[in-house]
Amino acid sequence: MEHLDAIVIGMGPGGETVTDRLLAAGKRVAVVERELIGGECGYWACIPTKVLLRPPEVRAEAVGAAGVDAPALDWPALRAYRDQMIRHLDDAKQVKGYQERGALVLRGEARIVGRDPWRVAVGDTEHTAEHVVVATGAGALVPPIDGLDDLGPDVLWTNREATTLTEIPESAVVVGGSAVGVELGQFLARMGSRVTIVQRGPRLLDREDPRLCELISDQFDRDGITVHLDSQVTSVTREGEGVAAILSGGERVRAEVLVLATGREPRGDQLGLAELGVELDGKALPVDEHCRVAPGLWAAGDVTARAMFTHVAKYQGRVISANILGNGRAADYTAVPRVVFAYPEIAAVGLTAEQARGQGMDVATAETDLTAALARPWTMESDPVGALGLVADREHGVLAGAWAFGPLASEWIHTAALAIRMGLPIGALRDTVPQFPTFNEGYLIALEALDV
Ligand SMILES: Cc1cc2nc3c(=O)[nH]c(=O)nc-3n(C[C@H](O)[C@H](O)[C@H](O)COP(=O)(O)OP(=O)(O)OC[C@H]3O[C@@H](n4cnc5c(N)ncnc54)[C@H](O)[C@@H]3O)c2cc1C
Ligand SMILES: NC(=O)c1ccc[n+]([C@@H]2O[C@H](COP(=O)([O-])OP(=O)(O)OC[C@H]3O[C@@H](n4cnc5c(N)ncnc54)[C@H](O)[C@@H]3O)[C@@H](O)[C@H]2O)c1
Repeated sequence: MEHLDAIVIGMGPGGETVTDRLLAAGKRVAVVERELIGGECGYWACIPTKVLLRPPEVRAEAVGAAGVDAPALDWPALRAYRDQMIRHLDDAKQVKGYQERGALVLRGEARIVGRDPWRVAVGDTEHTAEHVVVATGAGALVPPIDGLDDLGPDVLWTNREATTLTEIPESAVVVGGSAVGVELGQFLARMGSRVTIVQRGPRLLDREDPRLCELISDQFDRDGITVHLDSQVTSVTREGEGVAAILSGGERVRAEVLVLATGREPRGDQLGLAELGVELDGKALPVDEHCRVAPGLWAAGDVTARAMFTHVAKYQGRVISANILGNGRAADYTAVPRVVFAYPEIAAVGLTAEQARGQGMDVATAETDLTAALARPWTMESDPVGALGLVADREHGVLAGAWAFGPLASEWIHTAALAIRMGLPIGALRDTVPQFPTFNEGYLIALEALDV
């Protein structure tokens, strides 16, 4: 048994960020990982999905640009690059890297078995530490659907099977129509699958501004994707090489695979913390503004259920390491970007108009059709789409939220993120000079249209 400065449990983006910073500050750190260093993000989530979505995006851009023939999609080449980018599900290099930097790397499932000081068990070994950081992420949420347990992983996919797929299925039913469902559904459709999305709520991307849902729904019509709204899969049965799904409206859909994109379940309940008197929020670990769960116990990333994004996990990791190193820091989530890497990209930050009104804000909104207002969409494509929406706080004369739909929206949403985070006055924003011709020019038009 060793007494360490810190033990980090779970080595996805949250855990890696804390570890990197504590090691750089000369701390003695143990890391525990039960699967692969890099976490869900590196092997089965962000990285493979963005790699897989890129060739269909390039193809769509080429089809849209005048004077280019549509390039062919080469699935075996894409699959090989995906495998390279997910390190062939091998983290030997990462393990060696952490060991060389002085970390004690423990393989296996961690449990927290004591407090004062915090004690962590992995297999037969136990170590104590001043600080324990929980960054164990979240797993795919499996909804209660009759017959699901009888399907095997050949026809029942979560993000894991979907991101490591070896052949493009002829058809797919995607259950859930938020980020995972939209990204995977569009990828499969653009690679040639016949895709049906079944979404429980009345809209795709149901946490975002309703306009974004309309815009992506129009795009999905053009992509030939069938969307069932206000619908659920009630039962499934294996049928030949595929699966037959019965929907709540009575429809029957047959497909080669059923893809679950119904949300994520934090893994805060899997460590034994409740037995030590730590209060959980369902399966999530509730954290204060410093990302602290209890004295000497910290949590970062999906396990906290605070905006499940890699950039949030990394941010919380930066906040925790600063606090452990004595540089008190609080987290602020007001301007966290939310991007769905569909084609075109869908981005949002801050509050939706409905959320702002719900907070009692005196709200002004503006929407700009970027294809009517700007040159940039037309220099990129001959039949472009693009829109930008702003939500403003009239009383304080600042932006409270923004949404964007168009090529590279993941990049230009950061203009709004910065303005919201810093509370930049709308008057000052109207006096900025965006480069011509860019999507950023859209902000000037939308800002001028705001009744503020
Ligand atoms: C399909 C998909 C696409 C996504 N795309 C994006 C994207 O483009 N951008 C974005 O920002 N976010 C994206 N996300 C979300 C992103 O993957 C997560 O927010 C991110 O991985 C969270 O990081 P984390 O460090 O909290 O946990 P994880 O990445 O889940 O890592 C947690 C680690 O903890 C380990 N672990 C768990 N329990 C234990 C235990 N008891 N002992 C030891 N180790 C343990 C796990 O094995 C895992 O390696 C996507 C998610 C999905 C499902
Ligand atoms: N680009 C990105 O940053 C990115 C990409 C993918 C995922 N993520 C993150 O990963 C997390 C998980 O994403 P997600 O899309 O799986 O989950 P989610 O919780 O964001 O959305 C799940 C969707 O499925 C629907 N749903 C739930 N149960 C259903 C059922 N039984 N039948 C039909 N529909 C059902 C819900 O109405 C909801 O719209 C999110 O926090 C997301 O932000 C981020």
